[in-house]
Amino acid sequence: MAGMQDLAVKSPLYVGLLFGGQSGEHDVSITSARAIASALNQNSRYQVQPFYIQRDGTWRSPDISQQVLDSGKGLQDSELLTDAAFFLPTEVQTVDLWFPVLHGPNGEDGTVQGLLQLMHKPYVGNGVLASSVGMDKIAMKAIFANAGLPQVKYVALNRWQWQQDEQSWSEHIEATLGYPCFVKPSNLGSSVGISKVRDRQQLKEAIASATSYDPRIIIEQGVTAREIECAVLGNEQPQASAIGEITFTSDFYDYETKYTAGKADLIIPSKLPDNVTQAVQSMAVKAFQTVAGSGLARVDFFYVEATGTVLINEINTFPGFTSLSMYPKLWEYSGIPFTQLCDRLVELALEKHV
Ligand SMILES: Nc1ncnc2c1ncn2[C@@H]1O[C@H](COP(=O)(O)OP(=O)(O)OP(=O)(O)O)[C@@H](O)[C@H]1O
Ligand SMILES: C[C@@H](N)C(=O)O
Ligand SMILES: [Mg+2]
Ligand SMILES: [Mg+2]
Repeated sequence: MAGMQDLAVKSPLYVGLLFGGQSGEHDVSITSARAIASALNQNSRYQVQPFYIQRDGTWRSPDISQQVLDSGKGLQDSELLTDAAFFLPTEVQTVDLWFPVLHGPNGEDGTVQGLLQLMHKPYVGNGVLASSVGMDKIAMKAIFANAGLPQVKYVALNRWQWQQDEQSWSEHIEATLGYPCFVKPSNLGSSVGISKVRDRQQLKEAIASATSYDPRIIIEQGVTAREIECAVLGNEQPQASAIGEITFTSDFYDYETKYTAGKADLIIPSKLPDNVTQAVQSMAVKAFQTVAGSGLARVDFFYVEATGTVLINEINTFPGFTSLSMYPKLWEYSGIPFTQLCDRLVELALEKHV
């Protein structure tokens, strides 16, 4: 096995690109991975070995995975491997460094990071702790509160608690948060399973929807605010990018608005007072360090213009890399084009692993 010093100069460097995965963000991962594969392929030192993870968790070999990357779509039912036994394709042995391009549970939440850690190979991005804490909104909010990061009011509960006493929980949510409020699965992203609710009936429907994705859910007070995002890059000395604002005409920044061209405008840099920009950047770095981040993250905020308040919404430990995504656009504006960004993430993975 090559040592880490060797990997810094090894050519070709076999980069295992992991994508797809067992979450509601499977399709987003395919789109992110296509963009990253195409950037990595521009560097002659890298030999990209794609591994597509089916929705049931089965890993596919590089030849089939390349077909998924080329088509941009998951496999047809007839092409799926349906053997329930977990196995890794033999080509895994040749990988020098992993690039997990996975969003959501069973990919961005520390599970895959734990597997890669046990393989003793460097991997891009966040480790087990940052990934798991960043993915679970209930754990994330507790740790942010402990760090003094301001957030919206929220109520956390699980499916069993809700089923025991829907009436009392509904009254508690209404008294504590009021309407509108947002109901979210604790572990997910891309707005999958999130609803904005305005009355008791919608609350019940929204909780039924969110608990179908995750038994842990969170209900947040709805704020009227501008939506601001900041990218973070680095290991022990993380840097914040310029900040971006998202505007849209839909009710909130839902899945369709995120991934349909023309439905949202990304304003980079956002036009905010300097003190607000600086507050967002320093909170983004603080959030990253609070979860023990490494490599990258995108931190999402609400700016409540009426009161001049900045609230942290969440951290995403593997943010979207699609052509519509904020993370690569923020770095592009901040002086790091997409291909260099991918190189930098590889360097950071090697640096962390030494
Ligand atoms: N408390 C809130 N008040 C107002 N709007 C909210 C609130 N929570 C969420 N939203 C709306 O829902 C969107 C998605 O929320 P959030 O970022 O928490 O979800 P997510 O699934 O983790 O998304 P992603 O990972 O893709 O950024 C926000 O960008 C915003 O438009
Ligand atoms: C991929 C999606 N969860 C994002 O944060 O961009
Ligand atoms: Mg998120
Ligand atoms: Mg978000």
